[in-house]
Amino acid sequence: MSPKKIAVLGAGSWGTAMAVMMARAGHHITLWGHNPSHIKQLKIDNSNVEFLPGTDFPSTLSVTDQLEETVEEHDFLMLAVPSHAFRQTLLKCKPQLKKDTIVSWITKGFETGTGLLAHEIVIETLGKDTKLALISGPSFALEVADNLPTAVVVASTDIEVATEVADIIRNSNFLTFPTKHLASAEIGGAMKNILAIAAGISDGLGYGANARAALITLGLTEMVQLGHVYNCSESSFLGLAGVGDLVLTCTDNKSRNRRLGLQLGQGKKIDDAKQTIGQEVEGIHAAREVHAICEKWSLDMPICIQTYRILYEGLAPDVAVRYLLSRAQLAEPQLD
Ligand SMILES: NC(=O)C1=CN([C@@H]2O[C@H](COP(=O)(O)OP(=O)(O)OC[C@H]3O[C@@H](n4cnc5c(N)ncnc54)[C@H](O)[C@@H]3O)[C@@H](O)[C@H]2O)C=CC1
Ligand SMILES: O=C(CO)COP(=O)(O)O
Repeated sequence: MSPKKIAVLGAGSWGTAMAVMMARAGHHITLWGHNPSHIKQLKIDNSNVEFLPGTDFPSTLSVTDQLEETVEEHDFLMLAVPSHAFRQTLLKCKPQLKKDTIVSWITKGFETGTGLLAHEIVIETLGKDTKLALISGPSFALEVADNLPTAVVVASTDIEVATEVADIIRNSNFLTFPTKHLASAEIGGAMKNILAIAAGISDGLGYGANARAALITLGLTEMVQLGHVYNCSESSFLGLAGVGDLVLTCTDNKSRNRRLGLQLGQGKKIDDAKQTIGQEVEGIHAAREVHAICEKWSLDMPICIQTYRILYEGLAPDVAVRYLLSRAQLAEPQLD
């Protein structure tokens, strides 16, 4: 694949790791961040990014805090901002956006307050003819920055766009699989964050590997259940962006969502736990949105609901997890 000019919008750990990975592969990357002092620091330092220790910037990577000219100069955008900043970033890009610009994103979450999926926000703000794609799957920023093997899906309702994006960003350490199951990939990526908090809580309480495996299994059925609202097939959750990311974040302490849960299970207050992590914990927002969706559609998704109650209503973690594990009808997931 010949080198491309790609703009990564959002200079947190994930946007930075993806920018570094693609620049190493020979692409010309501009990394935009909204915080001028952070960008200034990156320009001076060129390495030792916060949360990605020891990551040097290749010469094909430049950083900027100028959004307008960045959007103007690129026909391939990759949004890496947290879900709460997704719509406002798109709106800021809109005036400079060219007709055929690829709008891709690596954000995982529902829109705060509306519960919309990211592709719904893209269509609402930029129109239904936008060339759009999501990149999602089990992919810790730290491991991508360390050049460790990673496999993700590139999802778009237009499989030609998914294939084009997958071909551009694929390299020997970053495997990409095009898929048309966009909504499933978005739901998987947002839901696993809530479920990782739940798994962390269980582990923080010392409930062990059996309980964790039960939560992961039952969590998958909740993903599938939510997917029914969006007409997603059950099998569309069995790939990298569904079960793959669910297993990763529920089992490894590089997950911030899991680490938040661990601390809650150990008795820490939520604000203290958030402060210790110091980065986005998308599952906190997603739990509120999924709770609202469950109320709207009368869905029975006990893990997500109990996690919401712990996060927002002060329910004691041990009461919640014991309740979950005691529910007779949860004894075996019914996926058919
Ligand atoms: N870190 C990871 O391993 C992965 C993260 N993700 C997703 O990527 C998204 C971003 O997460 P991280 O980079 O990890 O978070 P982070 O906490 O490392 O960084 C978030 C960044 O967003 C910036 N930001 C906050 N408000 C903003 C705004 N209004 N406009 C522009 N930028 C703003 C912050 O300054 C910060 O640099 C999340 O949706 C997350 O779920 C997805 C896969 C892997
Ligand atoms: O999405 C991720 C890995 O695929 C990162 O998970 P956390 O946000 O829980 O760290």
